[in-house]
Amino acid sequence: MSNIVAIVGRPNVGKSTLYNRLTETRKAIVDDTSGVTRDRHYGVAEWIGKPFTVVDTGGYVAHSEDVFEAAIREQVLIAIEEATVILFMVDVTTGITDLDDSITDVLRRSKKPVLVVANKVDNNQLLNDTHIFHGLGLGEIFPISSMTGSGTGELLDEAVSHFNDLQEEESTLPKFSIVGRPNVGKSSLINALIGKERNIVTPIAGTTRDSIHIHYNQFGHEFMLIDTAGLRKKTKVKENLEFYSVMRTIKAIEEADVNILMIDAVDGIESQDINIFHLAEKNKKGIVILINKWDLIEKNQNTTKVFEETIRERLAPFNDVPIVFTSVIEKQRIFKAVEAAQAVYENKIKKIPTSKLNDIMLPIIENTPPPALKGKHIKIKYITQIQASSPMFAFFCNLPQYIKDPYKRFLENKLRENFDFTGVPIQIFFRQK
Ligand SMILES: Nc1nc2c(ncn2[C@@H]2O[C@H](COP(=O)(O)OP(=O)(O)OP(=O)(O)O)[C@@H](O)[C@H]2O)c(=O)[nH]1
Ligand SMILES: Nc1nc2c(ncn2[C@@H]2O[C@H](COP(=O)(O)OP(=O)(O)OP(=O)(O)O)[C@@H](O)[C@H]2O)c(=O)[nH]1
Repeated sequence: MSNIVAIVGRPNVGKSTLYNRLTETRKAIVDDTSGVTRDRHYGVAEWIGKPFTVVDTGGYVAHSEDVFEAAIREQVLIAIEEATVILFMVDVTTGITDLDDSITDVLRRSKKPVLVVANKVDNNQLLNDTHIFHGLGLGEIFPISSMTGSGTGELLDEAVSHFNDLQEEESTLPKFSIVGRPNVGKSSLINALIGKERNIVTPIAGTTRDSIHIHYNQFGHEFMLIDTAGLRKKTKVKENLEFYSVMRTIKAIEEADVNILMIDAVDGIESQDINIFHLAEKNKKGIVILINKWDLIEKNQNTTKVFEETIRERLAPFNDVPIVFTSVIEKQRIFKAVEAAQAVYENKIKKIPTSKLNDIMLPIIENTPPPALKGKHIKIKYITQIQASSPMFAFFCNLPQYIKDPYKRFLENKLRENFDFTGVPIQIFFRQK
């Protein structure tokens, strides 16, 4: 079940600062090559063991006067529709502005929980000034300082209390979603798969999510296809299209077991594609990559290979994923894509028997043990796969804290070489024994 926390508010109140704090991407943003930063509007966060997605609505709106207020109001509407909890951020150093009033106007009609966050309360003296925001008429005020982090604990306690904790209805069928930038061919692929059988579309009632689950059962394949394409609303302001598509993407990723990520062959892989990929990876979802519109590419004998290598380079370190070159329009390799998704799903739920795991991995470890640290030898004694919705392994050893990332990557590679986890993120833990 996806829980989305959307931060809304006028420019410069500190939305991105809070976003960075919650997702801890501050460092990543600084380190990243330019171009990635711009698209970083959503990320995964966690509070008291509850994962959620944070969406920062800032920066989507072109700072041109005429579209400005309308665009922000529309963003808030989208957030109300799509998010689980809305954080309405205001700035204690400026008090209530006209734009704050205008946003409040929209929020007042929301049935979703709205938490008023008074930001930039960097000291106790400013705390008194937050009372003014009661004038918005939206209820309790949460004073925070995004910069220092003070107050964020109380805010998050309240936010997670509104989450949907209900378990999904148990369907044993694999769930696939199709994600990608606008115009890559997502709707076309869904139509190609289900064709005129649109009447098999069965919206599942009783859940808060609003995507449609299509039961696909043809040609020996049976799965649920999660369709968010139908959710597309006409946005009046074109700057909001990207924001809307981001919200859709997050839902599609979180609700599925395997994400089919479509990339436009003509444009090649872009930073936004990579962001979607990493979001799926962080959510521990299976991933299949389709390079669509392959019909538009002029090919020589090396084209596929070069294309594939470029993509794997950009995705590294996690690039053990299937890549399928499709043309939805010419119905090329669509079923290969479905088969790839099915295979990734099998890998995701695969359980390696403990004896087999140890028979194969222990000799490898014996041959290449973790490097000794401070003269201490590290001994890995045995390995088990932990019961979880995606592959997770515990390596029991004498000094877990001494094992460094390069060795962890080495183990991950060996697991991948020996057991085939193509398309699925693997988690490795070291435990004391
Ligand atoms: N004093 C103080 N300044 C803050 C705090 N949080 C953010 N700021 C500053 O406020 C300014 C705006 O912060 P951003 O996070 O970029 O604001 P935003 O709402 O995302 O702005 P847009 O991207 O334009 O929508 C920056 O100069 C921040 O350093 C805070 O808690 N205290
Ligand atoms: N040449 C070519 N065109 C394609 C292919 N797949 C889709 N298209 C075209 O690309 C355009 C966009 O396709 P859609 O299926 O609407 O894309 P989408 O990803 O659902 O777009 P959004 O709903 O805006 O996110 C349409 O004009 C399709 O006909 C393909 O394999 N080859």
